[in-house]
Amino acid sequence: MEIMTHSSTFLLPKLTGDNGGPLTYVLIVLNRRLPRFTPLLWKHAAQLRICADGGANRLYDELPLLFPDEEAVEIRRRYKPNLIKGDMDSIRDEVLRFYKDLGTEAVDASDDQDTTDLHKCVAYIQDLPNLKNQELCILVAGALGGRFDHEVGNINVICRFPNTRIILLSDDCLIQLLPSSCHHEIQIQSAVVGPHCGLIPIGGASKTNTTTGLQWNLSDTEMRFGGLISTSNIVKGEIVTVQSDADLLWTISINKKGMMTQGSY
Ligand SMILES: Nc1ncnc2c1ncn2[C@@H]1O[C@H](COP(=O)(O)OP(=O)(O)OP(=O)(O)O)[C@@H](O)[C@H]1O
Ligand SMILES: Cc1ncc(C[n+]2csc(CCO)c2C)c(N)n1
Repeated sequence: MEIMTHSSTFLLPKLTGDNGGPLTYVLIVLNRRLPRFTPLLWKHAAQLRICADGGANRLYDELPLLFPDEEAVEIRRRYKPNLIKGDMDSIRDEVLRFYKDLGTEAVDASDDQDTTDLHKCVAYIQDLPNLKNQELCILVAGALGGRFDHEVGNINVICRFPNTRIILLSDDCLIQLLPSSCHHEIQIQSAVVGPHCGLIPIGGASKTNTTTGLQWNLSDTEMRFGGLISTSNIVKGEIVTVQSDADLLWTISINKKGMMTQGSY
């Protein structure tokens, strides 16, 4: 079976040695407190930065707070999203006007009340012809914490797009899907992630799971909700491998101290 490699080099100032091949990063900003490292994600996602509806309020309100020595309006001009998409019931009028005046495209998708704003943004990215031949990795800032229905909705989006690399991020941790169609090799950038981690069967029982590189490895072990799932596990090596017959969520803590020593964004 094909091996899919993963890394967290997008949390480092330079993207060297990324999965053995270049990824094109895209950033989606959600309506939840911005992680402190959002400017780093912004830099890596040079081709496309999107705000999901009220995510634009977060960019407008919170990004200037990360640069206390600079004028807020200068920061807002420097961090101009390419697109704002969603049902537009959370973005404030002044914020929409500000970014539209700077040239940001705004797409009102209020006719669809069955999919979340994050879903709408991911579907939009998938349909972009100029990104079709690139290996994409969608970084989602502000995806965790706060309202549990939103968190689960965000996790459901990564399950609905199993063939797209999507990484949900908060200040504290990241979550991504490990599809069962591949074996997985996860490179651990221990300066910025770990050691706490988890492997969670999301779509039903997974009969057989085998891992290496963890303190509590699985060896042809079953996992299911209501039975064994792997939480509070610890990364032990530079590489974690995972094989499973079912899609799993991989989560790992983000090391705040490590992020702060990574230099300027
Ligand atoms: N507390 C939260 N935790 C995690 N993600 C969130 C949270 N709040 C919003 N989001 C994400 O940001 C996106 C945009 O948020 P926004 O508040 O604009 O959505 P919304 O559709 O207006 O929400 P609702 O109408 O349910 O309050 C959502 O689709 C969701 O993915
Ligand atoms: C069964 C069911 N539950 C909830 C909603 C509501 N809903 C889900 S996504 C969305 C858009 C949010 O921007 C809204 C309003 C629905 N349509 N169907």
